[in-house]
Amino acid sequence: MFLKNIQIKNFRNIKKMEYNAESNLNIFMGDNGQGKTNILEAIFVSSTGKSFRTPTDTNLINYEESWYSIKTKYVNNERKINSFIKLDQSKNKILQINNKKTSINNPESLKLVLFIPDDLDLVKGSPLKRRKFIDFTLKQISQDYSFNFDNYGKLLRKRNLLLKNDQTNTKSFNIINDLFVETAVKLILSRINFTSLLDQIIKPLYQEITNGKNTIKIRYALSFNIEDEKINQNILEKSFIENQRSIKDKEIKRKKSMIGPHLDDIHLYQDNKLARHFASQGQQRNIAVCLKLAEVYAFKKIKDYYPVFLLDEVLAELDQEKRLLLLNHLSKAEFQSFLTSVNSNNLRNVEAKLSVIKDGQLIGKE
Ligand SMILES: Nc1ncnc2c1ncn2[C@@H]1O[C@H](COP(=O)(O)OP(=O)(O)OP(=O)(O)O)[C@@H](O)[C@H]1O
Repeated sequence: MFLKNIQIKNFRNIKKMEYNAESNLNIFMGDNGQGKTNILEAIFVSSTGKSFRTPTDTNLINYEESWYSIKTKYVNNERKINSFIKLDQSKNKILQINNKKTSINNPESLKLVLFIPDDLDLVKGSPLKRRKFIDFTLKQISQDYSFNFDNYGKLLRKRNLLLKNDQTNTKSFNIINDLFVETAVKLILSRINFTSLLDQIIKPLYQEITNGKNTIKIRYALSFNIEDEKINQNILEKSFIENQRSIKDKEIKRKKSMIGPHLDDIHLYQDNKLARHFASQGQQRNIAVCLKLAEVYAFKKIKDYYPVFLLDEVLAELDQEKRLLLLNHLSKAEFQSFLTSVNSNNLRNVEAKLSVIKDGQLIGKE
């Protein structure tokens, strides 16, 4: 997918902006607080209907106005698509794709991979961060996954409520638990497949970024024991149920579900050692960069088209060599990227469309 044009009105500190994008690397430069991230946020909102920075939609409306709107034009395999989103102060949100009312899960919506400074902690951060990382992409890739994911959340809440109310010997607990196991297994299988795809893709990327000095490995880590080496739906379901039985008393005592995809993790190994314990801070950040790039390539492998890659101020945390490697990779890539940066030192010789942002306005090339 390639974003061609975006028109932003009354969004954060951007009163009115139109940007025509290049199909490779687009860079927004400027001092702190000028509106660089706001542009990426507008692209994100146009695609997902929500922000990655605030749960409160009305925060996005410019302080002096009562509504915002974002129009985009993008292409997917020659197909021209347009989107429109508008929000007013009473939280009325209009979403349109190709001039027709739509919901956020539209398969034709602009697909994205987002990389923000917080993601640099993917390796050492909590398992929740790593689960969110793969869930975000899997939800965009598959409507089934998205449906199962939401369903699992509901079943987990219901199951926990029954555990809390000591109702594990009831018929409804059994019904909920059967559905819970079935949905859990579906999610786990999708995540295992995606993790093994990431594992294949990240290997050469990490070799490139470390000049072949270090190796990387990614494995899906289940929250329960599994005896068999080979994993398939039956084996997973059988092990899940056996494990549930063996921890039944514990679950009743603690009043919560203690195994399932909501507690799984993704383990990253550098040179066969768990990266979060053994890799340096810088190496952990390099792994995070490669993970995000791998996410873009894995998306393409599954869907046969690339998502748009948004990178918000991630260069600052990388060393000079890695910064240039990443910039060169992006400028030569087959996919489109949008990157923000305060510091323009590294950007001079990079093949990209460079724009300077000041007070929420594009003031053109530096
Ligand atoms: N609803 C709003 N209405 C008007 N201005 C807003 C609104 N929300 C945030 N801002 C302003 O937007 C600016 C922040 O923009 P943004 O986060 O895009 O900055 P940035 O250029 O990415 O900066 P940095 O380099 O510091 O990350 C701030 O000046 C903030 O006051």
